[in-house]
Amino acid sequence: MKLLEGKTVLVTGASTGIGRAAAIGAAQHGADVVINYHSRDEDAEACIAAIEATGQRGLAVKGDVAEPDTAKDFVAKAVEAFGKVDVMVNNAGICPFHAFLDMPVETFERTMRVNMHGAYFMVQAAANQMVAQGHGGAIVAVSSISALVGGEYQTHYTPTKAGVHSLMQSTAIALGKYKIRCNSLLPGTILTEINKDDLADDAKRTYMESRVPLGRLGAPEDMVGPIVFLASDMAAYVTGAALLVDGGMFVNLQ
Ligand SMILES: NC(=O)C1=CN([C@@H]2O[C@H](COP(=O)(O)OP(=O)(O)OC[C@H]3O[C@@H](n4cnc5c(N)ncnc54)[C@H](O)[C@@H]3O)[C@@H](O)[C@H]2O)C=CC1
Ligand SMILES: C[C@H](O)[C@@H]1OC(=O)[C@H](O)[C@@H]1O
Repeated sequence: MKLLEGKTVLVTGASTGIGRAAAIGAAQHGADVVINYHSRDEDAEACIAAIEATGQRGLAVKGDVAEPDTAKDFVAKAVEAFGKVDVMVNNAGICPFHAFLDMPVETFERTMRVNMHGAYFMVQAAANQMVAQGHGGAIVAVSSISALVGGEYQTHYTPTKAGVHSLMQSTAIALGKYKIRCNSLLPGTILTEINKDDLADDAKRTYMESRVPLGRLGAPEDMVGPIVFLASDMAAYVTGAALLVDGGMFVNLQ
């Protein structure tokens, strides 16, 4: 069953990882897909090729989500190409692992700007377009298990992920009257570029795997079903919610 037939889906940070999988998954579910990407033209082109291989239309728009104008440009180009915006998946993010006591100001500020400010501007731009269209919409923000728990080398990152979920809770209220639903996805540890260096340490990777009752770390494709569900009419009465997709890591105290 195709859950996003006829919809236009926008995904940020979609040239790699979870965003890429979500973009291709949305196309497999019948959506035309517009992706935002930061710098790697070849990866973006490959993602568009994969989208088009499903028979759907795809468009890549380059831009740094930390810049407020990027969001307006992304939404405008999507409307110009495909006429409307039905779903925004706010996914772009960074997590440069660093100790707390000597956290460089630039690392802190960049992480805030990309993850938190970027989400705010993207959600706002998509919502304004959805309100103007007048037929509702769905916003899915990729937050994290890190919205619920801390990380020694993630003191700049975990607040952004809690913030993104909080943004979904407040926008669910602000946008409910326009039939726009806002929900968060909370992935556990998923094998992507964001943690490639961190998990190159065998001991760390083995420890992280041992925390997961389902016995393995996640793959980007594990996020597709939950994102498509939240974006689709199957979730018509779901808003302000958080969907934790972590193989059981969070509940594994002992
Ligand atoms: N991999 C994991 O274990 C988890 C990841 N997440 C979140 O998932 C999201 C996607 O990350 P992954 O797929 O894991 O890693 P990734 O590194 O493959 O994807 C992040 C994407 O965001 C893009 N990006 C970074 N800065 C950008 C900017 N300024 N403007 C536009 N795009 C930008 C990158 O180019 C990349 O394509 C992030 O928000 C991350 O915080 C959440 C929980 C766990
Ligand atoms: C980058 C981390 O490995 C990853 O991202 C998160 O949000 C979680 O903390 C994961 O472990």
